[in-house]
Amino acid sequence: MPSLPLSDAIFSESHSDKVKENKKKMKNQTQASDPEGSVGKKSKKSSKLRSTPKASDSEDEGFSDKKVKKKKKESKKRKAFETENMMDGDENKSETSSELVEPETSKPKTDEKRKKKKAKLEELEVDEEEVEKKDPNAIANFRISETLRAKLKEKGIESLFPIQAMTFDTILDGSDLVGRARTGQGKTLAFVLPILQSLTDGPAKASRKTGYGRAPSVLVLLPTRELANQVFADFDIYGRALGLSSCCLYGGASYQVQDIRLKRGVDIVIGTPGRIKDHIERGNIDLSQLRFRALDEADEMLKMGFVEDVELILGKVGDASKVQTLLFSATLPDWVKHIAAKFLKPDKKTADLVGNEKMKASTNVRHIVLPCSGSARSQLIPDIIRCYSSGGRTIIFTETKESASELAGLLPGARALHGDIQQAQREVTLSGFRSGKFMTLVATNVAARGLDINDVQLIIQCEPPRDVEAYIHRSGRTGRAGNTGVAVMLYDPRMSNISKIERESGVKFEHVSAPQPADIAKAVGAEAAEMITQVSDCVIPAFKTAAEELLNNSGLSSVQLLAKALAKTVGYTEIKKRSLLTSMENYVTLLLEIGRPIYTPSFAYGVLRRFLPEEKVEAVKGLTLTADGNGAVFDVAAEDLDTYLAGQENAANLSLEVLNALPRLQERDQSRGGRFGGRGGFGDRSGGGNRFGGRGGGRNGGFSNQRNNRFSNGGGRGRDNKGAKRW
Ligand SMILES: Nc1ncnc2c1ncn2[C@@H]1O[C@H](COP(=O)(O)OP(=O)(O)OP(=O)(O)O)[C@@H](O)[C@H]1O
Repeated sequence: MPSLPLSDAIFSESHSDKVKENKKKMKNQTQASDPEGSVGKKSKKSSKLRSTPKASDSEDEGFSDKKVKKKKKESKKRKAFETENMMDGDENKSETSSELVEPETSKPKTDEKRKKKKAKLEELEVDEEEVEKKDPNAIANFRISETLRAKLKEKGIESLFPIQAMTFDTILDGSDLVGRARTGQGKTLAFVLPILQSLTDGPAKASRKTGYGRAPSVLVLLPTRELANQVFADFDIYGRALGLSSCCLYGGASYQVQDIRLKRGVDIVIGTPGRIKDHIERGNIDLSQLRFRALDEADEMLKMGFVEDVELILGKVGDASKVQTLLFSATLPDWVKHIAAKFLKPDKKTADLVGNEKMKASTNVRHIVLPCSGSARSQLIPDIIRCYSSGGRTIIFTETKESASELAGLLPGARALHGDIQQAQREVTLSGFRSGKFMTLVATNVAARGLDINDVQLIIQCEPPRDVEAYIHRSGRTGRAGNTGVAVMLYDPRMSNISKIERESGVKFEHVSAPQPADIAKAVGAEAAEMITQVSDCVIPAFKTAAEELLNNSGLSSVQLLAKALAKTVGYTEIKKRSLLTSMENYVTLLLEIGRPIYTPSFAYGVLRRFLPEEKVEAVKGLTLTADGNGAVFDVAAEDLDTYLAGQENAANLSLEVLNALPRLQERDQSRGGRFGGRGGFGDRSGGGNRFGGRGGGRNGGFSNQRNNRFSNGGGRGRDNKGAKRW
């Protein structure tokens, strides 16, 4: 076993198990939905494939029930992955872009290629030929050496995912390539495999340098340290099998070890731009012999503030015409394609499995939005986890490092991951999360991109992110490689830009309210029942007498007693009601109507003042107008409800009603001067004359107050426009 750092060793193990599971799903899916192998054919053909119903379509009803079944059985076995999900779009088929020539498996072959392939196929076992016939994406159908094939098989990979199948031959045959596929669809191996094949048994073999002190043949740039480590693990596993060495260079780690590694010579260098640039400037890396350069999460790499580093690094290659450049991401805004044109050859190919199709985010994810004030978040999140995580891992995204740390401190068993945490600790945290030592990770955008962690069932975004790309990548940490998942985004109904994200990502959000006592009881009751049935029968004799005494003396039925025991088992001795609007505990949501339109919140406050004392008007939370303009909704403390309802009797022509479901609310345009144009925060705005979340930091000591130090410097690499590191 290679002497990997701890976290890498864990990557290798979990990777193997996970891939075995994924492989089965992909195989089913390929056979079920793509029997004729259209996946690998020209985009014209592939774009005909229609998007199938999303995970949410089949799980809308009784999600909590399903969750329980899932937990029992499905944690290891989820729905078959449907290829069409990746290439949906009858209506948009003409827009799905692919300049890419079809893969070798499906295009007419030249005689020479046929011969070559035949020779390779003869080496295969009979059953592999069978697989190959049935599955056009079977590894055996590609020019993958036996050693690499064996290693892939060992890791459970026998068939390529569509983006891999689509790009393999093109990369191996020497083209520059821009690749886009939705999150979790295997873009990493899409560049790892052809690069390794080319270096060891393909066109780049002849010019590859060998021996002590050799200059690298491959440079892979990634936006975060964690992601660099993850991609390094793939190169290390498969490259090592082929006799290629890789090293990973990122900030926060010792220069010394990296210097020695580079001095000895290495075939593949993977890293983050900052540290790679440092090594170049120190004269440690010679890029003159480079054959491949790959930019994973290309749009993030080319963001403001990074493009200079990337340009500097890429400019250090010897003869650019001899270097193949590959660029991958799930999101490739037009401006990236523009910049990318600088680095790629004019005859570059494009493999875009998203194209102009409406849905840009993962189709395997149930996308949910839930209204919640900043001050209610820390109370609400544990219940969201109970109701939606299916007992799997949860990643919670916050906008700032401070709020990540603070929230992690408030949630039992959660740990934080962000740029202010020392690199060594970041690695320990991530490996602990991967290995299941703890199940909830609270992270900034440092974990938004590329991270591939087994059994992440739930993503919670504490507030809508600044841009649609962040939404796509964050929600894409679940629902990977054919698995399903849930992404819940909390939002302040008054301040959110949900419509903007919905419009730009193509996601049709499912609107839900905070889990109510019945939902929670349903979710945790089954969990508790499961726990109780797992207790050994040997405890019965010891506790029997106490149980009988309880039954005889409590005045409760056995079912009532058992219900209490179940609640206690999972730590619920009291279930509080939550408001629909701000999700605050022990608050209720009211609708005010006056028989004519209410145009502004201040007008609504004026109406309230007509029949309520000032302190009751001031105590109203989150007042927001309804989308139809005919009402205003707001939260009041449950204990004061009677006062509010009684007050309306003093005023004519108005009604105040307790809501059971939230109507559509007006959204404030965020594009002008709001949070998305500047730095305003979400959460506690009480100081700014806004009543939403007016209780300040919430019951747990100010988690929602994020305005201070929002952009403090640290070890992360996210920057705002002024260059300060945000995450
Ligand atoms: N051919 C395959 N067969 C089975 N599993 C695979 C295959 N290719 C990739 N996987 C698995 O699929 C998962 C997702 O792959 P990967 O991380 O490369 O996705 P991605 O498209 O880069 O996602 P993101 O956009 O979020 O970075 C990984 O666990 C990987 O091991």
